[in-house]
Amino acid sequence: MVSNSIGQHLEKVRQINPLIHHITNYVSVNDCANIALQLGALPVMADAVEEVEEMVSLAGALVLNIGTLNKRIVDSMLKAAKKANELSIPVILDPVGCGATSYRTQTTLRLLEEVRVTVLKGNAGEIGTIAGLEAEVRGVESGNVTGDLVQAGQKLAARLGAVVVVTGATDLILSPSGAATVSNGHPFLGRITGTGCMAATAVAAFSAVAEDAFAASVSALACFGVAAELAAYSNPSGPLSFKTAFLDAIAALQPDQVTNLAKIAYI
Ligand SMILES: Nc1ncnc2c1ncn2[C@@H]1O[C@H](COP(=O)(O)OP(=O)(O)O)[C@@H](O)[C@H]1O
Ligand SMILES: Cc1ncsc1CCOP(=O)(O)O
Ligand SMILES: [Mg+2]
Repeated sequence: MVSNSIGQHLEKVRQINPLIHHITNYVSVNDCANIALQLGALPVMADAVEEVEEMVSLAGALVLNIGTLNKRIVDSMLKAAKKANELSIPVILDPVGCGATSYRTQTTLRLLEEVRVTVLKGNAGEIGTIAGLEAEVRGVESGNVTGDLVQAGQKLAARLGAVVVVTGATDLILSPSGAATVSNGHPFLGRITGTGCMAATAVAAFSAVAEDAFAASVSALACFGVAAELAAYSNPSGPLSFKTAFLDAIAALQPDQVTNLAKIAYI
């Protein structure tokens, strides 16, 4: 994939305006809706079991985010995702806090067992847990991970038939047939809540329009990281002003900026 296609993916999101159905947590829900809109996608948050099948049928991608889990939401996730699978609509799973409690770990494993996930995106602790490494997760925060995350993540990707994304200062995008890193971004992203969730929304928006989920994930994370760098140039006074500048930078992001500033390596 050439970095040129990142700009093309961004343009496609803005032309097509894909609807992104979210079943997500109540912490970052508004930020996810806003990043979808600033990218050019249309967000909808809908978790009632009575309507998820109908809603997902209208969508370009489905985000499942387990950040504030309960039984009712798990039932809705399973129903929505099975419908998405039937209709070949990409499913993006963000296993927030997986590894912190057994309920989160078991629910993640159940979703991965019963549903075909297109992209599994989490931080190092969450993905390390799923991949069977010794991994620390405190609440929703990643801690130490022992072992080779690239190798374990790629094995996991092969087993699931999915793209596995591990976020951090350098993002890893792993698939059975290839792997890439994206090293754009800014440390402020690690200091505000919800940026991982927003990254999942971005991956979903790009997955709805791109030819394959690997390319979509690389493009989404490059746009995300480049926008963060542009936001930081405006010299925000702290992490929360940065968040506003970041969402503005996403809205103003030009395809050629991403093409020129993306730091992608194929490994
Ligand atoms: N120190 C950092 N430098 C640059 N980008 C970062 C840094 N920390 C996190 N990010 C970016 O912030 C987003 C969220 O990643 P992360 O903090 O790992 O997720 P989570 O919030 O789920 O723990 C990703 O796009 C990632 O690239
Ligand atoms: C703090 C918190 N608690 C439950 S969900 C959530 C937000 C997590 O967001 P992110 O994974 O993007 O940091
Ligand atoms: Mg997260």
